[in-house]
Amino acid sequence: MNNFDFHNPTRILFGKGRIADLNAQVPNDAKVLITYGGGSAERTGVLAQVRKALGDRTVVEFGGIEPNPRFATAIKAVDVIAKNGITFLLAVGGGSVIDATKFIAAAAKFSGDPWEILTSRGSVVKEAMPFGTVLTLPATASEMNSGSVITHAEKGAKLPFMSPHCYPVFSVLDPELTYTLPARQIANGVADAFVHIIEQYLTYPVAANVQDGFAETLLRTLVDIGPKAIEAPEDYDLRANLMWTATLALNGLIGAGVPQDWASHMIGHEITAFNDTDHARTLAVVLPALMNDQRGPKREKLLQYGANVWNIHEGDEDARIDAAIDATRDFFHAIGIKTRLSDYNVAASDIDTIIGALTDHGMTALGEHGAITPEVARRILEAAV
Ligand SMILES: NC(=O)c1ccc[n+]([C@@H]2O[C@H](COP(=O)([O-])OP(=O)(O)OC[C@H]3O[C@@H](n4cnc5c(N)ncnc54)[C@H](O)[C@@H]3O)[C@@H](O)[C@H]2O)c1
Repeated sequence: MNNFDFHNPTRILFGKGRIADLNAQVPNDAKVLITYGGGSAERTGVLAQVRKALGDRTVVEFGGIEPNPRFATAIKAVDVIAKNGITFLLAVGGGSVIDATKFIAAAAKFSGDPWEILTSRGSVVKEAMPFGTVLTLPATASEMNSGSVITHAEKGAKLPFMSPHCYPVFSVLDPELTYTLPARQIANGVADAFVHIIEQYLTYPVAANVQDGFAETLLRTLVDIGPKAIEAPEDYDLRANLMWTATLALNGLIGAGVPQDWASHMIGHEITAFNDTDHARTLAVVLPALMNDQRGPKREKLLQYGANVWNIHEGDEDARIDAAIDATRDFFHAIGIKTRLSDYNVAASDIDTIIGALTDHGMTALGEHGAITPEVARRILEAAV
């Protein structure tokens, strides 16, 4: 096992009716900026619950944060904070709203050009405003990690940053808030969480028995409950398991002390920047092709994954790896997610643009060995057309 530091300061308030507990978590004298997205939080009544729980605190609201949140929108919120003397941020929504809020929290305390927060991958962030979250979409684990991904539409860039100053102080996880999600978003959440786990698991063995076992349990849970959670939107236990699995998938625990990949994510971000394909769907395209391309370096873990997640024990090594990749594709299909670039209007002739952007963004040595060069990424995308 590799050396690691593990520290996760986010308090989780899990279960039915927990929005009411905001009152105890947000400082009494806080001037609160509620951040939210395109209106689902208003429509579903979540915002009304939040307003009620905040009582007579001063509250300002900032809506309109897009899926794949935009830099320009986040910058507008920074102005609202300055004009209103805001002291605490409360994100109400999915990963996009929470990611934007992390960026806003950092940018509000940053004296330089906020674009540097992204180009430095967060290293210039020395402080951030405190913020909590009310999660409405189980997928990203942004509610319990320090990462964020922001899109700059004019620059055609979707860039991640991380900072130890950007953990939420608390996150409310009420599975009932997910009942209103369209099937498409639940499927996206299942796929996103699945690939988060894979990025931290499917590399090479380092004798990290607990992390491997925990990751395999999370993967098997998603395989089991993913299709059911789409079929039965108001089954509390399914939604509770999905919500907690998605959080544990990327709150740092399974990634501590193990090598990590993240190439599928970085290549996938460029597909979203290219034509706004849902994040999770880009992952379902890239991952199976990457598994096949990287079957040499990932051999031992691919065999372990096949055996422990899919119960594949028959055949020679390559046949077992083929079966594990097929099972992965079939799983995405079972939750209604297609796995070819052509399913998302990306043609072979577009790959040049995507690889050009990947290179421009410095993503030239991806993967756990730094061996996924733009040429390898091109080969992976060509195999996924
Ligand atoms: N920070 C991280 O660690 C991390 C990890 C993975 C992905 N991401 C990023 O997160 C973003 C995706 O976030 P997401 O998958 O949570 O989706 P999202 O936040 O973009 O939301 C998707 C849609 O669902 C709607 N919605 C949300 N909750 C709802 C509810 N309860 N009922 C009805 N509609 C609802 C939203 O209005 C939106 O239209 C991407 O930009 C991705 O790159 C971040």
